[in-house]
Amino acid sequence: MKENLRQVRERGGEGEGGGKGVRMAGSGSERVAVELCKGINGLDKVVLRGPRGSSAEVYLYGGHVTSWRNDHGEELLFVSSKAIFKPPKAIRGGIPICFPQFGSHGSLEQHGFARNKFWSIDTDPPPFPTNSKSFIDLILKPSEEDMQKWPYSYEFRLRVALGPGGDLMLTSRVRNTNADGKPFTFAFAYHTYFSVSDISEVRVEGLETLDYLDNLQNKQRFTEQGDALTFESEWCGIHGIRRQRL
Ligand SMILES: O=P(O)(O)OC[C@H]1O[C@@H](O)[C@H](O)[C@@H](O)[C@@H]1O
Repeated sequence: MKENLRQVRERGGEGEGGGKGVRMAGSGSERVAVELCKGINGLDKVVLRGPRGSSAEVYLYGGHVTSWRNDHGEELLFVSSKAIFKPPKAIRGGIPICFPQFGSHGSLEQHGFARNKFWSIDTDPPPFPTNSKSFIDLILKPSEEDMQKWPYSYEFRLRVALGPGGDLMLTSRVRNTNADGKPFTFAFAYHTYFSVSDISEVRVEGLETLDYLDNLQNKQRFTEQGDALTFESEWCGIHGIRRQRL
């Protein structure tokens, strides 16, 4: 990727979206694997393209994935038609990154501040193997102003990768960079909005026995009993909250 990013900057190949890009090695189709271009309201976005037609879009604002299409070009994520791509408002839909707080469980703004920050492209990420040519490494570090609100120093690295089969992989690494090694706790979530054609067909499995907070019942705590969660009416809950100390 370091090589790819250097090429983006120095060679400046022109991609399908008119942005700076990197052509896939050995590909006759001239699809650009990683392209930095302008999105809605001129915000910087990175377009990832897989070898067989899949793609993903990541806005540097929020480190926010706003599109994931499979090899048939079908969109798998939902973004509201009312979404405002205008900082400091978070983008409504896609995959918001909630950090360092989830929801209103803390003193910060709803879902923390990471989704309201401009992330940078990480030009020198620590080694992290991948089998994909189509990926981008982003990084978020606190500004002095941020540290007034949340007094911890960290590096949040996010890799967004599109696998050869069109699978989307997000990997987050949070490093404590406090000079005195002072530990901190945080909450973190990918708050993914999936595009669903028929909600009555949806089942979420693997939650059995986990405790959850039911947001529509004053955040009361219940234990999931069934082997699958299905949706007959509005549902809003949080399963299996865990805390990590760094
Ligand atoms: O509206 P926001 O801040 O983007 O949050 C999205 C949703 O996040 C969920 O965690 C909340 O329970 C919902 O009430 C909320 O609508």
